[in-house]
Amino acid sequence: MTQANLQVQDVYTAYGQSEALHGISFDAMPNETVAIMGRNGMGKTTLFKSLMGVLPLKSGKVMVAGQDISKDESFKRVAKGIAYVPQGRMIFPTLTVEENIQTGLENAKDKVIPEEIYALFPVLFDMRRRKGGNLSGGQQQQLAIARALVTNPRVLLLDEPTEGIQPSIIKDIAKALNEIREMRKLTIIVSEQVLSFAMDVADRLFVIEGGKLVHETARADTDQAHIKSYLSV
Ligand SMILES: Nc1ncnc2c1ncn2[C@@H]1O[C@H](COP(=O)(O)OP(=O)(O)OP(=O)(O)O)[C@@H](O)[C@H]1O
Repeated sequence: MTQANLQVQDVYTAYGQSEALHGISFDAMPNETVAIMGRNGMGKTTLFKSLMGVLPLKSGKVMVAGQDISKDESFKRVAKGIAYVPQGRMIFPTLTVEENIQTGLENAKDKVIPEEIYALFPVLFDMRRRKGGNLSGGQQQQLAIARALVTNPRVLLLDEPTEGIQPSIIKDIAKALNEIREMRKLTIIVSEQVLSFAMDVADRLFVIEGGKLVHETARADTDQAHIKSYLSV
């Protein structure tokens, strides 16, 4: 049996006395995309920060390719194969596109950007000498994905990648994610509020509510109206 790329086991996370995640568990396989759907404040960002070590776990375990990373600092987790595209993209506005991507190559022997990255995102090649801050929202999202990908992750986390991005570009991002997953047999975990995007990329969809996973469905069996009922306020 193929080993899961990501195993999340009974994860609890708290902000001081206030517990935000109440026992999250799931596995994800190589070449699988999982979408975590949920309204604002339901715990998506907290979950990703917990997986990356930006927030400490109160209890539980996170494993990447069978290796426990729960106690590692963020940079060590990256070295062990997990990468993160944060909400709001967080690119460096005053660095060029090329320099932004190179920040993901910090630990690499040379700083040469693999051709594959520009093949996936041709617009980044055209814009490689421009400052990150001068790119559109969609281009910045592609840049943030490129920066994460050069660390050669097994598991790629994307926190609300469609936020503030126009529909035509959302389609491009979905296409790129599907290509990357297939090419590298990646595990992609994406948090989303846009159901059509999740249906374009995800093999399985989860719903998070109040810091717990409350629903799971395979794409083919998805009752879209049911998922939408969780997403509407
Ligand atoms: N720094 C913080 N201190 C205290 N509580 C926080 C902090 N950040 C988030 N929370 C709480 O944790 C819960 C989950 O928030 P989280 O940001 O993970 O939600 P989310 O689903 O990612 O929503 P959004 O899409 O708005 O980011 C919320 O109740 C929120 O108020």
